[in-house]
Amino acid sequence: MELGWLLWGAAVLLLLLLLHVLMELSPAVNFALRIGLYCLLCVVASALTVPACLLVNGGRTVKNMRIIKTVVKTFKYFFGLRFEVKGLKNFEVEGPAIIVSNHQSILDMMGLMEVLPNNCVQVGKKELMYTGTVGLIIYLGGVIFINRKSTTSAKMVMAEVAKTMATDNVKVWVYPEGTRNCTGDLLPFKKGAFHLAVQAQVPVIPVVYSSFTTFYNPKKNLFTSGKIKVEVLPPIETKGLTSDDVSDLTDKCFCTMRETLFRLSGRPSEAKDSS
Ligand SMILES: CCCCC/C=C\C/C=C\CCCCCCCC(=O)SCCNC(=O)CCNC(=O)[C@H](O)C(C)(C)COP(=O)(O)OP(=O)(O)OC[C@H]1O[C@@H](n2cnc3c(N)ncnc32)[C@H](O)[C@@H]1OP(=O)(O)O
Ligand SMILES: CCCCCCCC/C=C\CCCCCCCC(=O)OC[C@@H](O)COP(=O)(O)O
Repeated sequence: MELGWLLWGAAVLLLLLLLHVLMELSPAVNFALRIGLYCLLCVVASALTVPACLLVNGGRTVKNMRIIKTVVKTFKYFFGLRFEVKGLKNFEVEGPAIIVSNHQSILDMMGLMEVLPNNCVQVGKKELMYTGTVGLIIYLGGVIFINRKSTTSAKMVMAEVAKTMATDNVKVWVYPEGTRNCTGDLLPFKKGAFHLAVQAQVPVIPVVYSSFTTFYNPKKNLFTSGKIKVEVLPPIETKGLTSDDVSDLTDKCFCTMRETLFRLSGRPSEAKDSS
């Protein structure tokens, strides 16, 4: 019996050693294992968090985000990631707001939960609902699902949100690039978040995460430890603005966020390029 345990112990050690050697030798293996670990963590943590959310809050509610946030905030330690956050006070606006941020990777969920204010739901693509336990936890957290393939339906959902934001007193977090983009720059912004802000007459609060490219790049199989700088910028008021002002509001927000992204990522000179 004791010999059996010893053999099991030796086998596990050997496997870990082998994985370590493979990770050192092959960046592709290292990348796949670290991303695999992230997905596994999301799936397992979601499965464990679903019953907690149901027991504490009974069903789909933004209150579950507090539980989800507590769990996801531990993930960074597995990957040696550090967050340096500035400007959290800018979230302290009276009532609802639209929060917009850059979206680089599925790893963004760690950065999101690092700063997420209370009573804040995200807008996400509806396909996320079908990711098993992760989809279930996202649903329970109150995420607003949109169909990106139908502009009409996405606009209808957003218009409904504009109506209920004030009564429910929630903040809404939107990724205005509309998709992940890990190039160290921003994609042109879609206007949905800004229409929403103007329709609800609530401020837009930009949040910028420094570029991941120094420690994370799927094309180069790069995924090491690293530091992410996060800055919550001052709210941009929308009181009195109409749908005619949405383009200007979008541009203003885009320019401010791009400048901040380059500054945080140590590329200040590129902020002047507006290509
Ligand atoms: C415990 C363990 C847990 C483990 C898991 C960890 C954490 C998870 C927990 C919770 C976190 C969940 C986080 C989910 C994140 C999800 C991220 C995403 O899914 S990003 C992708 C989805 N989001 C978006 O797409 C938002 C941005 N997009 C938009 O805003 C778009 O504008 C749009 C509303 C979707 C419509 O897009 P579409 O491409 O169809 O059209 P256009 O943008 O080109 O617009 C066309 C036209 O319409 C005008 N317009 C747009 N919106 C409106 C509106 N609301 N009202 C009126 N008019 C609108 C727009 O201006 C264009 O007209 P014009 O060209 O004349 O200006
Ligand atoms: C029964 C079905 C089982 C499916 C299993 C799927 C397992 C998925 C496991 C882990 C994934 C963790 C994902 C965390 C949530 C990430 C949210 C996110 O970042 O979505 C991307 C979306 O913003 C934009 O998508 P695109 O860049 O347009 O694409």
